[in-house]
Amino acid sequence: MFQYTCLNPISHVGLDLLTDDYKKTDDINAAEAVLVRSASMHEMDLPENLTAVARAGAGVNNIPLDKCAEQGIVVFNTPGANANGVKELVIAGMLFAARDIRGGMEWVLSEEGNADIAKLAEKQKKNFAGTELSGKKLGVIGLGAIGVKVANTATHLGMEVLGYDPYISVNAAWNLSRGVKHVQDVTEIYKECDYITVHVPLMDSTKKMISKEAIAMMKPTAVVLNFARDLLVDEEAMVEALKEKKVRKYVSDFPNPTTVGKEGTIVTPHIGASTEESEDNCAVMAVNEIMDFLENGNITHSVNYPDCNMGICQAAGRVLILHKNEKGMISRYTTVLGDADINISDMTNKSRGEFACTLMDVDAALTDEVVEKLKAVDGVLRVRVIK
Ligand SMILES: NC(=O)c1ccc[n+]([C@@H]2O[C@H](COP(=O)([O-])OP(=O)(O)OC[C@H]3O[C@@H](n4cnc5c(N)ncnc54)[C@H](O)[C@@H]3O)[C@@H](O)[C@H]2O)c1
Ligand SMILES: O=C(O)[C@H](O)COP(=O)(O)O
Repeated sequence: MFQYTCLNPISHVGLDLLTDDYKKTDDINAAEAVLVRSASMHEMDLPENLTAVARAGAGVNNIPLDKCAEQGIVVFNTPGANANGVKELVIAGMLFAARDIRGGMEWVLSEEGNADIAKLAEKQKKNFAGTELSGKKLGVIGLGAIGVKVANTATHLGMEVLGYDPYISVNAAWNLSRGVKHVQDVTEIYKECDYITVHVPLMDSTKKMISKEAIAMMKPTAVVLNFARDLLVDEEAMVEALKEKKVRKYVSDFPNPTTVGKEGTIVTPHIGASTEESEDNCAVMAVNEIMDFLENGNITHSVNYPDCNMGICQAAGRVLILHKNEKGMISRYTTVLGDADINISDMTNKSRGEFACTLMDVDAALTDEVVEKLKAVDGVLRVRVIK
């Protein structure tokens, strides 16, 4: 029986996949797996039992990835599972910035009960007029799951699209419309674009990447859209630029005291992924990742360990070892098995930065004594007997 806990509500479409071998607990200390959306885990003590965290979503800045890796806890996310939901809201964000849709709707509501509203509307509508997206230049910074979808859709809206991503994956490049111009220098986007949308993960290297200097390069008519994370943008500089009419609008999905209610801002309450479809997709992917990890030791879509997969175990036993990526590691734990007269019939070893994992299928079940010896190997962070 595996115990899991949810730190946020997770769609039942995913949770329903869990078999009778899984039990939900509210006691995190009893849980082997955590399912989470945006709840912050940075201040949490990570219990000894915990082996896996699945983020039902893309951004993992709410999870202490290195601390988890050090404790042999594998963190997963669900790449692309909510990308369409975000893409659709980005398009809505551009439309709300292009015309005063909200102002128009508020005016209509303010005239509730007025019998002459239809006539009055014809006089008032000039106040809510705007521009069209077609023919405008859109710059997409970060061409991952969301950025590619936004860029491709914008080409269908008649926009001229520039894309920037120095680390673009082969898969993303394959999916990108040929109509998108790949720029090597992001300042081209800052200087030329009417709409600029950012879709990169929040990391130390991307914090405030839309800096005061970047904002200063933008056209006074520019609209900046941020459906990624608020800390990616120097929002103090942005609010100042909006006030001085140096940019036109800032559309953000992350409410905070710096931006809410400020001139030129349009802020939504972090609802980019809050669609039935995205929530279901994320939950299904996260649950499948957790089940494959707990039952087979396989790692897919990890963000702090390498992916490692040996399918379903057909041998007498399987063990997963999470360890430091240091020289001599493999010989250290294979010696333990050799000394115990246990043959390794299949093995996969992968590394990622400072951390590595090894899956081994063995010809005999491991005794408690052998497991203890594996755990005692210098550099080993976690030993999980799968079978
Ligand atoms: N508003 C929401 O509800 C919502 C929903 C999903 C994701 N997000 C946010 O959006 C981010 C992106 O999501 P995704 O699914 O597209 O992720 P992704 O990992 O598929 O794509 C991120 C892309 O950013 C690129 N990148 C990294 N550093 C860069 C840099 N310095 N300059 C340019 N490109 C860079 C990467 O190469 C990658 O292609 C997430 O990390 C998350 O913070 C928000
Ligand atoms: O990074 C993400 O996937 C989004 O920000 C969605 O977050 P949420 O799952 O809390 O809506």
